[in-house]
Amino acid sequence: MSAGAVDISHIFKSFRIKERKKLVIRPVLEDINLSIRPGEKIMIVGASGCGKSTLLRLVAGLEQAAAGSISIDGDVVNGPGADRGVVFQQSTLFPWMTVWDNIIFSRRLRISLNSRDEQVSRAVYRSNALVTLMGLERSVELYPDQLSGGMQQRANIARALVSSPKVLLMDEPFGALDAQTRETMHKVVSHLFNVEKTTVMFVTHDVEEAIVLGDKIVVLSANPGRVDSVFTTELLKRDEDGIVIKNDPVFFDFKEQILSRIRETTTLRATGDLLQRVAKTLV
Ligand SMILES: Nc1ncnc2c1ncn2[C@@H]1O[C@H](COP(=O)(O)OP(=O)(O)OP(=O)(O)O)[C@@H](O)[C@H]1O
Repeated sequence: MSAGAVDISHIFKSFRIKERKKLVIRPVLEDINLSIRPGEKIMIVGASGCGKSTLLRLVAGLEQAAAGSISIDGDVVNGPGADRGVVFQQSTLFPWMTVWDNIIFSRRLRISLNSRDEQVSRAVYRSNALVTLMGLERSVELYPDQLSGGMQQRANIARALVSSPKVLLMDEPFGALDAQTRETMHKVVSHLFNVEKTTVMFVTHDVEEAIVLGDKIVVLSANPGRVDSVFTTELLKRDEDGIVIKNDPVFFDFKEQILSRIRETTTLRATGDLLQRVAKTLV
């Protein structure tokens, strides 16, 4: 598969929840519009609870929108599909399978009904390439519980990419890792992104991570989530491997601009909530 243009058009999403014993509808996303070019790496940041994961789950086809549409290369998303690979914060590797079997599993599943030698050898070739890219050569015979958190996530990424999806969706994939492992993962994944031309949508709380890995950073405001602002990383200084140089005044300034948007959208929400509550107690 190639291409991977994602078109998110006028998406609204709400959840039905219980509040003071009554069912109420809580709007979570409101009129989200994003156009993502093939191969673009889009990072979604914003206050906790603003709807980042919900947006990703809508693109994954794991949630249904109340209104609006999402399409990949013109095909409307109606549910999960092989054109999208997903990596979550928690590993989803099968514990009873080795790293190798986990990686090749979904690809083998799709060719098992019609397994010509050529297809099998292509699947093995692709799996081997991803094992090398993710630095897992010495771990293929291990089981998930024998891996560190970072290795597990590398195996999850390899598994998500083995069928060459058009779009890779990543929801806080390094959120549970320590700072040092995260840093290593950023290098591994930057290299991967340079080699694989997959379109990426990546949710994170970590603004530095967003800047290092993304072409664009989308800040969602909260309550309900809307696109507040979009930043592009193209003018930042990079080293010879194309990795953003963090120790640079332009980087600090850029990071501060994004943080200030997040702070402002969070403060607006907190202030709005507080004023509403005060108003209610006064009447
Ligand atoms: N299945 C659900 N049922 C009811 N409410 C939900 C459901 N899933 C999410 N929500 C609510 O939708 C809002 C957005 O949740 P979501 O997980 O998308 O936010 P987020 O920005 O990813 O949060 P965080 O940064 O804390 O992970 C939250 O208020 C959450 O409680």
